[in-house]
Amino acid sequence: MPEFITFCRNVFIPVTNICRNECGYCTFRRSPDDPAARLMTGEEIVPLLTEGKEAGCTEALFTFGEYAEEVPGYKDLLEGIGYSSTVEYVSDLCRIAIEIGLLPHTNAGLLNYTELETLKPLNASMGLMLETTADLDAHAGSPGKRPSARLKTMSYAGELQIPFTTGILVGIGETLDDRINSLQSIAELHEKYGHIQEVIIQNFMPKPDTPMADCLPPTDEEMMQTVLIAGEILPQDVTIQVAPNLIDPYVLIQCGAGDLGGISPTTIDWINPEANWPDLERLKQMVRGIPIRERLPIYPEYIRKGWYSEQLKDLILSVADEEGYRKV
Ligand SMILES: O=c1nc2n(C[C@H](O)[C@H](O)[C@H](O)CO)c3cc(O)ccc3cc-2c(=O)[nH]1
Ligand SMILES: C[C@H]1O[C@@H](n2cnc3c(N)ncnc32)[C@H](O)[C@@H]1O
Ligand code: MET
Ligand code: SF4
Repeated sequence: MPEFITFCRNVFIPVTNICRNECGYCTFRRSPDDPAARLMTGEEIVPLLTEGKEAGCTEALFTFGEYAEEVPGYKDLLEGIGYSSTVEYVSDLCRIAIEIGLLPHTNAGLLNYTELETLKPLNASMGLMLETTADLDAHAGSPGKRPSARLKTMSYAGELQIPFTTGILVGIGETLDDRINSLQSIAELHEKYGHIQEVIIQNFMPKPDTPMADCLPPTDEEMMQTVLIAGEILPQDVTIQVAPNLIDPYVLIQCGAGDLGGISPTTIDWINPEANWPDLERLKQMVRGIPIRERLPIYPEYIRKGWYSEQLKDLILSVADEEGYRKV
């Protein structure tokens, strides 16, 4: 059993659900002709950030469909709010979040070296799920889920020394060997660059009205096995994260998971909107007495290594305690 388990209090901002990919499991994405397709404006986002700050959050999680610029109609939406590129817009959102007192974590799908370089000084950490190194039907409509492309973005992030979150999605048609191979690829990247702070072992949740609606989610046994294998393959300094709104975390903690991810007191999980976050009381019950510690979106080790910019320094040092966790 770990000495304690961590989580990060966050505000989830689904900046745009317009996406060039069509993953078979996803309900976050909306097609451009769907009335629910949207790009959030600054006027909508600022009150959410402020409310989250007041509720004690430390992280602003900005999530996007991938390369929405390739989708007809998106550029007009962007120009309508005064921007010519998504990265330029996210940069401004990050600046606003920092001003309000939240540390940005951007997960925008694939990004190239220059885009990551632009976002690095404005983000405490960034993220991209590898999902899997297998070539699967679930990703047949998603050029952005080519494993080589995902690994490339992750290695650029390594070159740039960006504290990074990645992970695998379990149960989307991959085999046990594929899971092992995916975890080995992540381990290799970390051995080369030292930038992977955490790896999410995310269980696929079937969603109605998606091509994979009738596919079975992974069993608890498969999830336990995957977490155990992750613990063997990943270097010791990489934390394993599981999502307590998607699966009972207790047995997975016994198998080596050490983090419960972002949990929001004020916003829903826009990727799994049917799955409510447990509040702190419920979380305590779920982990049956294991002490819970709040972390920032940048892990203590990366604060110690100084992997943050001048823009983020004061904020990080004001919310972190001497050990690098959330000051209580
Ligand atoms: O609420 C969620 N947060 C998700 N997060 C956020 C995450 O829980 C925290 O923001 C990180 O642990 C950083 O503190 C992700 C972050 C990534 O970089 C990549 C994938 C995810 C996936 C989810 C998710 O499905 N739901
Ligand atoms: C942000 C991350 O959310 C995950 N994601 C997307 N759709 C689902 C789903 N149905 N179930 C579980 N996780 C999902 C993917 O791994 C993506 O990269
Ligand atoms: N669209 C991005 C990806 O799949 C971000 C998370 S999913 C909403 O990588
Ligand atoms: S999971 Fe991400 S990349 Fe795939 S369709 Fe959904 S929003 Fe797009």
